[in-house]
Amino acid sequence: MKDASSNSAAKKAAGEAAAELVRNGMVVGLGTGSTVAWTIKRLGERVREEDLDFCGVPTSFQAEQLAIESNIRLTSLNQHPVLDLAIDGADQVDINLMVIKGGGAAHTREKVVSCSAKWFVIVADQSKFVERLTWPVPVEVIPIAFRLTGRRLEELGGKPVLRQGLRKDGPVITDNGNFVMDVDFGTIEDPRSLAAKISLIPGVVEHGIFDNLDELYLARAGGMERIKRALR
Ligand SMILES: O=C(CO)[C@H](O)[C@H](O)COP(=O)(O)O
Repeated sequence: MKDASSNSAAKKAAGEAAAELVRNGMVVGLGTGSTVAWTIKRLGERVREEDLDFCGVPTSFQAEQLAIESNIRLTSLNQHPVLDLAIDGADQVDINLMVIKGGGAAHTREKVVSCSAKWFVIVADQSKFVERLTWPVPVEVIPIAFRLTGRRLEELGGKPVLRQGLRKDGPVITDNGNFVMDVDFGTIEDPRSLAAKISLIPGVVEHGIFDNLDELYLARAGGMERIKRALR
């Protein structure tokens, strides 16, 4: 579920800009995907060049491996239940800063990590910023529930598709050992209400609608725009 048209220079610009938010002593959630990978690599450079001293909490196997390669010290939510900051990518962000994540099937951990942070930043290129959300909502489900969960998602007006592996027969298996359904709801008029309804379906582990974004680093053609949520 990746958007192949996304501009890679813009992803790099947004990802690297957000790396400047990290200060000595912070504990920082490290997101998953190709945009935030630039943040993690830039943080690795800052560790080498400036002796930046911080700890990361990875949101996936991918983020963990990249952080290890970048010589970033890692910790866990058990050791540090409250993070100073979390930085991640997104599949779509709307003008009210509602977000769809999970293109990399990591949204369950990404949600737990971002909700543990005092400040949650998303890095994205302009193609992700939309008036209203239309991206199919990734829903992680436990394997035995996928038929039931699929029916219930249809009752909510969605068209669920079980995400298939690449170079693997059968479904994608998440880092938590579950399946992911991508559910097309067309244009989502009320993301909060839809999120609440999906959460009630038996077998759903987590869905990819996020309402906890604090600040968007958006790489536009004219430069970086930082959009902050009004105080909650
Ligand atoms: O939610 C995610 C992974 O679950 C990613 O952050 C999202 O898919 C964006 O990825 P990319 O930066 O590669 O476009």
